[in-house]
Amino acid sequence: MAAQINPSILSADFSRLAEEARAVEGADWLHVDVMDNHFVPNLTLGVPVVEALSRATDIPLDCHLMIEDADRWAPQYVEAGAGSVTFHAEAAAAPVRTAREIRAKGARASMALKPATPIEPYEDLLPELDMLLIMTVEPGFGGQAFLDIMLPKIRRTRELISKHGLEMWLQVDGGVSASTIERCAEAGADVFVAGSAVYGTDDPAAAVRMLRSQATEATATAAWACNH
Ligand SMILES: O=C(CO)[C@@H](O)[C@H](O)COP(=O)(O)O
Ligand SMILES: [Fe+2]
Repeated sequence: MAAQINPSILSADFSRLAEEARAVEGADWLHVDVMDNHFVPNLTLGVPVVEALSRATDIPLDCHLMIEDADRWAPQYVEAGAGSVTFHAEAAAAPVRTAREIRAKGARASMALKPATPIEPYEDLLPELDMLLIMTVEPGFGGQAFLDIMLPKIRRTRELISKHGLEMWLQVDGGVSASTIERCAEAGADVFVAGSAVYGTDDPAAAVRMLRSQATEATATAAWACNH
């Protein structure tokens, strides 16, 4: 499968969200960063804006919840129209129940790990998830520098996915750009969130196509994909 590129609307112009969604026509998913000013020191948008965005675009919504009390809120984002809902492991008291609720309501269930959270304690939970998100910056803001030190965690996660024979996706988010995407793909990521590297250009749709071809090419020669 070709690498998937999910532009992050956080780097778009919030006064023109519908237009900004149309500017990335051809993207696999539209990444929507929900922040509550508690789990992260930033505040963005919530359920009503996700509902409005889902009416404004045919691109499926990939909601990344950076909010406390994720168990309570995650199912509401499925009802608001998200096709994939990611909650943070650090914010969920009952991640298995929450993942099952997301799936039962008809969306893909995904869990995110902050940079300092290891994957190993969650190995047995992987079959409950459709995607695992490894943060490659500290969550809270767009435009930060990619954390190279996350590459070993991406590799270890890909090994666990292969070991268990799972079909789940492995997403990276934070500082993904033309100069970092190949390293992520080689390490085992197959879904790439890009905010400033897409919306910070004159032609966001072209940036999506470029990133996708770079990542797809890097995946084709990656050891993890060859043995797949
Ligand atoms: O979740 C987050 C930040 O917390 C991300 O989705 C950023 O929005 C990505 O932006 P760039 O690092 O690609 O500019
Ligand atoms: Fe995000």
